[in-house]
Amino acid sequence: MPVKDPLDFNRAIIDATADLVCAYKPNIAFYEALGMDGLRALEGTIDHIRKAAPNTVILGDAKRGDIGSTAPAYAKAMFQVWGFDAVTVNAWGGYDGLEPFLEDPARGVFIWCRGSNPGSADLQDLTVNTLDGPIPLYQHLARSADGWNRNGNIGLVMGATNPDQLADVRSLCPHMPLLIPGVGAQGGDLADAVLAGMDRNGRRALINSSRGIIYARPEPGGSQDFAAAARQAAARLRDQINRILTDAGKGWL
Ligand SMILES: O=c1ccn([C@@H]2O[C@H](COP(=O)(O)O)[C@@H](O)[C@H]2O)c(=O)[nH]1
Repeated sequence: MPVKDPLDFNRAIIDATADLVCAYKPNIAFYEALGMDGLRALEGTIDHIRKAAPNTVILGDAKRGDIGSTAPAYAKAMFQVWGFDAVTVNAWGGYDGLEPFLEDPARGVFIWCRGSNPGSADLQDLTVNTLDGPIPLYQHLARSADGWNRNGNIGLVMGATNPDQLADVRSLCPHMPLLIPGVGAQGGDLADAVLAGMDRNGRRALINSSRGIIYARPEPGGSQDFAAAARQAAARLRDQINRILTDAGKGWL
């Protein structure tokens, strides 16, 4: 069924995928592209996810990061005002800027570690000298995150477009959840991402797909039901992930 109000479009996609996904990551750029006030749309989208899929995690991909005097206000905004269950943060400012986000063990904090975009290499791949010798900066960040993880609520954002680096970080942080964007529209290989990103039980890899689902197109000549197309794309991705896990002997019984 064609949808006129962009917020209805979001609601329809959420309704159509509620039983298929474990986390939603609302996308402000998407709302703005549809001509909406992004913040109002975000509010409406969060409200709707809470009603339609109360058990899913809502992830605020805002990549916040500031000095210790202002970071608490950002953490309060993300967790208490918006009510996100988990957020992404930027660790460029070091530990004191992250500390306020880490205080509540019930809220997840994904540190952007090695991006999926080409420009991530500009800084994140630089070699740094550590007590254990020279290593890439993203590996140093992964090790540091492991040390900061006193409340057990840290995860890492690792791009799917560089599976070797993803595998490096998985071996440095064997138990950490990894949020993995870059499959679908960005061209990362799904099987490589799942196999490199999963833990030894085949879990703790959150594969992200945004445009691959929200921009899914209905079959040409068929009904113009975008929500059904999004559902189909989400189900296909879920089934592909499960098949990869099963083939690796790590399926869900
Ligand atoms: O390294 C990164 C960090 C974050 N992202 C975010 O994930 C989504 C991916 O969207 P797709 O449409 O599935 O490509 C994007 O909105 C980024 O904000 C990332 O891609 N890479």
